[in-house]
Amino acid sequence: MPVQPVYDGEAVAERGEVVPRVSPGRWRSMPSGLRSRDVLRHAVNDGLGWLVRVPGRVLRAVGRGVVVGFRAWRRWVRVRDYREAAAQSEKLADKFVEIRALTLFRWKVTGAVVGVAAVAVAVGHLVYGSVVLWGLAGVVAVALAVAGRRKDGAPGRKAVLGGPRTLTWTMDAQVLVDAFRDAKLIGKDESLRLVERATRVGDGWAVTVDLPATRKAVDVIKSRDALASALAVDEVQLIVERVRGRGGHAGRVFFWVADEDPYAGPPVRTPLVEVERWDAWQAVPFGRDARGRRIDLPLVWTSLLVGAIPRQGKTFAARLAASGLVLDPYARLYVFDGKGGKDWDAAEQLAYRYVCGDELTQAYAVRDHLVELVAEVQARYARMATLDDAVCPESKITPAMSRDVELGMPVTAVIIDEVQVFLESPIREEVGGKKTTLGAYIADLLTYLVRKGPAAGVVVILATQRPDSNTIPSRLRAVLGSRFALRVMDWRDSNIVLGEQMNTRGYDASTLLPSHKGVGILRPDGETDAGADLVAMTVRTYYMPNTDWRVICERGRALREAAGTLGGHAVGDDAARPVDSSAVVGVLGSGAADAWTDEVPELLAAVIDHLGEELYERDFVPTAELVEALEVDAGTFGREMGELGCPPVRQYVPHGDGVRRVRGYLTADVRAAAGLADEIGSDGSGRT
Ligand SMILES: Nc1ncnc2c1ncn2[C@@H]1O[C@H](COP(=O)(O)OP(=O)(O)OP(=O)(O)O)[C@@H](O)[C@H]1O
Repeated sequence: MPVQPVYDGEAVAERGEVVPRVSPGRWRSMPSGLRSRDVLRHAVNDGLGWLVRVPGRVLRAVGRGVVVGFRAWRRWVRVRDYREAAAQSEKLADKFVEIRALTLFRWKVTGAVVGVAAVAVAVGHLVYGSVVLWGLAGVVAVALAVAGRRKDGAPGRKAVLGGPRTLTWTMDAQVLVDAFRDAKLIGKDESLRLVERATRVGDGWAVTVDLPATRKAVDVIKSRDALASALAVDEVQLIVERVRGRGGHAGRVFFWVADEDPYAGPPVRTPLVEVERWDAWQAVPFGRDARGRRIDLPLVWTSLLVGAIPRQGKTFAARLAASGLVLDPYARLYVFDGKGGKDWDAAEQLAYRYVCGDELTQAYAVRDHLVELVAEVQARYARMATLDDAVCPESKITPAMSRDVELGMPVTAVIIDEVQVFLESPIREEVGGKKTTLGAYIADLLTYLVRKGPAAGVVVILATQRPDSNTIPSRLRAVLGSRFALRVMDWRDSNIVLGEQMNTRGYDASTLLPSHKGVGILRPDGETDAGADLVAMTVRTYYMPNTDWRVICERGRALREAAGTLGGHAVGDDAARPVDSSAVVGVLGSGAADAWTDEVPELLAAVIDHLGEELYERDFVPTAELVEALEVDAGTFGREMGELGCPPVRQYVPHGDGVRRVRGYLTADVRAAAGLADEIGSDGSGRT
């Protein structure tokens, strides 16, 4: 049989020379992993995308050229420059005849040029045929396209950004550069350097860029809104992060653009429902970020403040944090619910201390339990000092110590929902011979627990629907480690929850959407892994409705029963432990001395007594009302109030069908004069 010649050889995978669209310098600086097929594929995609877009671009440029040309001709023929110069020197009337003559002349020139051109074209057409027409059309089109081309820095949005921009920028890096310029994040003559080309990550596109020298990644994060606008996506779709650590630097930004609203989908159920037990020392699964990454929240060693306007998922978030502790049989829970609903009643079966309601008796109960716990923290420190180094290497609780029932130092969580109910209580209280209010006393006890408690195994979780500066005193806020702000009313409230000036760093919880229940900005404690890399992040909490919460609490009780750790309220033992209250007052006094009220002047005390709860609810109280209620002389009252630091102000109050302007006092001034207010406005928050 005839056979084909047989060749001897070796297969060699030969790579064609890839000519990248990126410049050689940029190409060399790319990580080697990127100089791969992916890059070639992107380059081909880019090339094809560019080719497809060329005809449209040219047509648009010609269109713009026609407009530009027409406007230039109209300006010329109407002698606009001469006319404007004359108008400016107020000689328009004098020059009127001259301008008219010039206008007429230019019209004539236009007519002559058009006439000559038409004749020339007609003759050319007669002599050489239609090739002249085509040639001329080509030349004119090129001239118009050049005149109408997009120039850098031209005002208005780039036409190329119209339509589905999320995809456009992934194919054409120039669009990205334009977006950065539009958002004023880079200058007109500056450009970006792509560290990694746009790649598909989750349900969106991710890209890492290097900013020009001297431009900072933090500024991009700050101006996330402007960038989102330039890319025509909603802010919630755009995640901007600084690339830190290895491979990162102050000018390297990673950003990710979701295809659609990442929080629009159905909420994800908490994984803790499926878990038999949990270790309180492990971070609790808290939620997911926009990219769907799981965000865990460490609780031991830190504390948590959750703030939001009503119905945004505050209780849900606090319960999520609590559920990790519920499922650890060695953790002890103090649950105080200022709302008094059924949100927390499932926790009653396992709580060591449980208070539910907003009455005065409940506020006293909370106070007493906190005093007991402060004393316990002191006792724990004293005991730790006597322990062997092998058991307690530092003056800090360890996981083994917290699980040693004999030692009696379990991880203890104080969870207070609607904490403002207790913190705002204006009831007068005398502590260690000093006059204060019940609310201020509770704030001091909490401040001590948040500051000194973590090392002794105490975790404080506070939730409030009134995150204003009066509710959570700044001395307490300052020591709360982790913060979670769901939607709030304005940037001031957001800063109160998240920390000073967080809005200027690009984190403002008032911009979250009302429909995004359970979505908030989490600022984890600086000591956590997440905190080291990120200042804050937007998180959607896991969904844990009441039914799941009940299941978790029942499991928590069963675990405690099995471990023999059930105690306190859960077994019907609410008896207060004997406490050395003078020792408690001693430690509080040293920690928050500045917050204590000294003798409140009698006149102010009378005003405060008259106002009661309204001292915090009302902004303004008319002088007439106070004079009548306190039965004092108006003149003397006004003078004394002024001396006490309460100047009278005039405000409009409802009167009959309309309003009337009357003299009176701001309750904020009264509170400040009585030493009841904390440092109002310390974070830029305005007062009434
Ligand atoms: N992660 C979530 N995903 C989806 N929906 C949620 C999520 N968290 C909370 N919600 C919804 O938000 C509603 C309000 O939640 P929650 O009761 O926690 O609000 P709240 O801020 O505590 O309100 P209030 O101030 O009235 O107590 C819940 O009924 C729930 O349906």
